[in-house]
Amino acid sequence: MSMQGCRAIPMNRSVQGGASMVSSNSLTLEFSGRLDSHAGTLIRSFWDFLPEQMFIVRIEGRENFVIEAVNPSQQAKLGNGLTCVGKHLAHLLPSPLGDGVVANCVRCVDEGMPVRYEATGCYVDKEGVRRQCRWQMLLVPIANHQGLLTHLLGIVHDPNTQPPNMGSYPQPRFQELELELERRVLDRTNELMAANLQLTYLATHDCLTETYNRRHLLDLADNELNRAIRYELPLCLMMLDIDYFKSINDEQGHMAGDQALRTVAQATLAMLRDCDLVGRYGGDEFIIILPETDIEGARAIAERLCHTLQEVSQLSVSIGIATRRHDDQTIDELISRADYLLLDAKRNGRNRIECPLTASRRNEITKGSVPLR
Ligand SMILES: Nc1nc2c(ncn2[C@@H]2O[C@H](COP(=O)(O)OP(=O)(O)OP(=O)(O)O)[C@@H](O)[C@H]2O)c(=O)[nH]1
Repeated sequence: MSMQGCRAIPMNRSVQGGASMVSSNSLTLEFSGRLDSHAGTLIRSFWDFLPEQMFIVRIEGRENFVIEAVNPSQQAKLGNGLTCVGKHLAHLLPSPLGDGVVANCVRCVDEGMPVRYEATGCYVDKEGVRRQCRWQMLLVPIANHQGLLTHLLGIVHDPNTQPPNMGSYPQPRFQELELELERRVLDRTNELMAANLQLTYLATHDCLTETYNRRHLLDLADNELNRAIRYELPLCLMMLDIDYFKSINDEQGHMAGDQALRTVAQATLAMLRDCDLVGRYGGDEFIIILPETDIEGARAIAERLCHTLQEVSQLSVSIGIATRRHDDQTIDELISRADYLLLDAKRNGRNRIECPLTASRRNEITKGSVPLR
C-alpha cells in the first residue's frame, strides 16, 4: 500500500490547523488548515490525557506498519527513554505479541473497518520486569481526503492501567478508589435510610408522648375497623382523658403537665399488646384501639390502666369505651360514642369507666356505671 498523497500529521507533533472528520467506517484526517479549533483541542486532549495508550502507525505495505506517533500514556508504558517513533511495529513488540498486533492491523486494512480484539501475553516493563498482561485493542483505519487508507490509530485499553499522574499528588490504585467509593455510597445510603425512618417517625408520632399522632392513629384505626367488619371480629375503642389536667398545668406548671401526659402514655403503651394502637387525640385525650377485643376485655384493660396510673402517679383518668356494632361503617361512629361515654364519666364524678352494658354486667350494675374506688 502506497503512502503517496498522504498528508497526515502525527498527532504528537500537532493537530492544530488540520481537520478531523469521521467518515462512514474510518476516521478521515484532513490537514488542510480548515480544522475546527475546538475539535482539534478536543482530540489533542484525548490524545494527551486519556489513560488509554494510543499510537498511530503509517501503512507502508502489507504487514509493514511504521510507528508515527504515540501518546504520553503509551510512551509512559514503553518507558520514557525508549524511542519508538519510526520503528516497525513488528520490531517493537516481541513475538508472538507483535505478530498478533500486526495480523490485526492487516485485518483492519483489508476490511477497511475498525477492528476490536482482546489479547493476552507477556512484556518486559520499563524496569525490566517481565509481566503478564491482558488488554483490549481497537484499531481504526484512517483515510486521507481521497479515501486512501494511510494510517491506523490504535487504542489500547489495559484494565490495570492507571490514569496518568496529572499533579504532584500520588494516585491511589483504582481498586482502592472503587472500594472507597462503594464505602461512601453505602454510608450515604445508610444515612438516608436513617433520615427517612426518622422522618416517617416524626410524621406519624406525637413527639411529646411518643404515641401515634391523631392523623396516623385514625388511618390505622380505619384499617382495623375494616378488618373487623370483613372478618366479623370484635373491636373496641377507648377514649381516655386525664382528670383535672388543667389544674396540674395551672398549679405545677406546663412541664409537670407534659410529664403527666408522658406518664399516662408510657403506662398505657407498657400495658397493652403490640397489636393495640395508642394515639394522642388532642390535649390530654388519648384514643386506644383494641382489635379482637370485646367489651368485657376492654373494660378489664381500662380498670387495670386506672389502677396502675393511680399507683405510679396519683393521676386519675376518665374513660369511655365503645364497641363495634354491626352497622358501624366508619371509625368516627365509634369515636363519637366513646366521646359521649367519656363525657358521662366526667359528669358522673370522674375517675370512672363508662361503657355499653353487657347482659352479664347489667345484673351486677344498678346505675350503669362502675366507680373504681
Ligand atoms: N402541659 C400541657 N398541657 C396541654 C397540652 N395540650 C393541652 N394542654 C392543656 O390541657 C388542658 C386541657 O384541660 P381539659 O381536659 O379541658 O380540662 P381538665 O382540667 O382536664 O378537666 P377535666 O378533663 O374535665 O377533668 C388545657 O389547659 C390545655 O392548655 C400539652 O401538650 N401540654
